Amino acid sequence: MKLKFTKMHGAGNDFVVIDAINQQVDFTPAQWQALADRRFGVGADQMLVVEKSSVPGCDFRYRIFNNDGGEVEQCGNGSRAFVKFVVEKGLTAARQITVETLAGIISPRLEDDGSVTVDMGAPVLEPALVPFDAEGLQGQPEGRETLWPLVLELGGQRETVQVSVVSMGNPHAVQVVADVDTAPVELMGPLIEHHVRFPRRVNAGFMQLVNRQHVKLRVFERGAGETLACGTGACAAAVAGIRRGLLDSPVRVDARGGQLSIAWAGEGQPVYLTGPAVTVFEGEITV
Ligand SMILES: N[C@H](CCC[C@H](N)C(=O)O)C(=O)O
Repeated sequence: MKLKFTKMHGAGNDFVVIDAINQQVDFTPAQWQALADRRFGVGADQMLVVEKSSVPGCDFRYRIFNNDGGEVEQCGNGSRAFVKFVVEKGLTAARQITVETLAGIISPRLEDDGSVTVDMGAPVLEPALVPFDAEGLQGQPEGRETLWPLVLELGGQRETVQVSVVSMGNPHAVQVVADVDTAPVELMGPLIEHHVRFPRRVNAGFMQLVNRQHVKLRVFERGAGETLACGTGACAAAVAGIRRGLLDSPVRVDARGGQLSIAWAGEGQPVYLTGPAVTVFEGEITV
């Protein structure tokens, strides 16, 4: 089967985007896995599949696959690429759309300057719903946040890191580090991703505070490894920092691949993610 795709990125987090409205995309699970194992043929962090939604009032549905083949609930950078894709492909005449995802409905808007703002919905902060197993753990309160101790086996040594746990529809564990450039992301990222206290694994964020409205962030993503940017990771990091009393909204988030902006008015309120969306090239893959 030949499939047309568009290669896109949001702040360096890169995607293969597939129009499954005008193309027949009915892979077997083995075919999906084979495609993901080849990093979708051209090298990408995730694959985004664009479909019609059956939810009343929803323009589209989009499915997100990490490059380990797993389908996940949400993708912040992907949602920005998504809206640019459907506008550029003439799949909609609107500039703001409602999109059904496994995590619920999101509403990205393509701005006149080409950036995209996405209402990512309200963060989920109850540990058990992230999901995070806090059973028997003594959390350390800080502001409105609780820091949870994670014991990691690093080269035969036991090291305990203090993380905030936040869901943006997908799970995140965020820690503050002194310097993102020297943080042990490659070593610690997989240990946190697969930590037993995260039953659905987790995206591991490493955040350096520059000032109360500016952070640097690296994310070792669940099912993808470290990416140049993680949109939901930027949302989770800003929410955790605001709840800890360390940050004030809006927060500038410098990822290795570009700059994102996060605005959040507090518990129960939606998180707004703003950032770039770039179309790189069109291609065709054979599955
Ligand atoms: N690896 C993430 C999915 C992609 C999220 C990231 N690319 C973003 O921009 O939010 C997860 O397994 O939850």
